[in-house]
Amino acid sequence: MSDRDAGGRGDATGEEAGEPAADNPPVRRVSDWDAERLRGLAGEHETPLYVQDLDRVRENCERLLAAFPDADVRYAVKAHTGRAVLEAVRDAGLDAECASAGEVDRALAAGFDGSRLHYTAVNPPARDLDYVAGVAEAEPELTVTVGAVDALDRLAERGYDGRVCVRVNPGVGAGHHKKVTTGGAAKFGIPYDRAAEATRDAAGRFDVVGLHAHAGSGIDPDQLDSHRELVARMGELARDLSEPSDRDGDDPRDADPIDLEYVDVGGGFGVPYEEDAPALDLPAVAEATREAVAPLPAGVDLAIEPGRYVVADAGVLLTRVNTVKPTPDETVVGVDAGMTDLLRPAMYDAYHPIRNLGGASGEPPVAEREATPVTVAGPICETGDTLGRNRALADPSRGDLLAVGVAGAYGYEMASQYNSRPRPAEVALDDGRAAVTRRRETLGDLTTVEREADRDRTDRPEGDR
Ligand SMILES: Cc1ncc(COP(=O)(O)O)c(C=O)c1O
Ligand SMILES: N[C@@H](CCCC[NH3+])C(=O)O
Repeated sequence: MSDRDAGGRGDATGEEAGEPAADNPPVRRVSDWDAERLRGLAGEHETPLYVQDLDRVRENCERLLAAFPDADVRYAVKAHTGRAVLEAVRDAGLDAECASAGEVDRALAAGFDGSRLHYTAVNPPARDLDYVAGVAEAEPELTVTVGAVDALDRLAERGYDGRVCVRVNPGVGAGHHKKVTTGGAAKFGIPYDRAAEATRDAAGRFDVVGLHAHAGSGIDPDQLDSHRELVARMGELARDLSEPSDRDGDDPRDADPIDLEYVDVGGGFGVPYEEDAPALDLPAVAEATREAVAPLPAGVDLAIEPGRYVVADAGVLLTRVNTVKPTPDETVVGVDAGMTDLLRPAMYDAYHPIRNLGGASGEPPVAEREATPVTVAGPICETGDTLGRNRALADPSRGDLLAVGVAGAYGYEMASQYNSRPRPAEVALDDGRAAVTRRRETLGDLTTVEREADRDRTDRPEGDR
């Protein structure tokens, strides 16, 4: 559905499909960031501080569009919902895939119109369905992706009879951790062997425009077989549905082929977190995807919905060393960012590269320091609150600035206020210029909703409290 030219992508990237320009490398490492610049930003805005480079976001969009020139590319908004990022992605010509009413709301505010909005409803709360059904009245081109018959019924109850995409559980999954492997997880999608029937049923009530499946998040090069298998299954299902059904029954609709617009094979394209890990060969993945899905019925497009790939290596988290504690087992480097700022290491044992940018007063430049194995730990009262273990960092000292790399996806998004810690600030770089895109939360922000509730409570007569 994207109108990429209208979206601002302009003419093509000037490259052959699948061949990134030399100045658009497939990965940006934490060592590639300008240390001086990052030290300056941390000095000005304090830490913890996320820095998100919009130019890099644009490059990642371009690389995806070049590798998949014939596909609809939808950005999975959940990876980074910041307004500036959404606007950059919109201008690059991608659609928006949204996981909640809140994400739809953000995408609308960032200028995505209904034709570029895809709401993926997973056990959707009533409030979300009410909201989206309301949006669809004004934006009938919006598509709702649904992975359960109950959700279809609940949409119909709200008078929704618009565009629907059926989410299928392909029975095959992939991802960097079992907690993010969605294909095969019963929670997601209609089981593959029931999907054709459910789709034909849905076509009697809605405008069924697509099929959808998503293997999981963080698919790395050695999981491509699972990706291929998922894609092949989806191609097969699309071919099946484009044929008239041979179901028994009197309902004449049974005989109709389903007029699909697209097969969405999800996102999940991994990025390398370790400094020396290879980047995904995106053109090769695109080629394998096209081959596995083929032949798609005439008029049916391929769609993908990457999140991490768009934003991950465009972001770093800056944090300041406040403690250096040698112990008999290890040296602990205490910093002011923790699992409330970047949850991934605590939640998935995820690896993020960490670089010492130096800056401690009276200490030599980091290039002159010896590498020391340390554990980097945050301020949260949880043993799991570490950003990295056994990391060889240029001998850290109190006052040094650390850059935690590849933090642009699922970083700020998963931040919390646990331990009553205000969420960090974020600065975006746009054509080299820096601007605050999320202000640092204050202690006052921590109690806003509580104070409002308190006012209500104390306004009530004593007997009602
Ligand atoms: C339905 C759906 N689409 C797209 C994505 C984006 O995944 P990723 O950020 O790994 O590309 C996700 C997250 O796993 C998802 O659940
Ligand atoms: N939050 C996960 C990705 C999950 C994507 C949503 N299905 C991560 O940080 O890796």
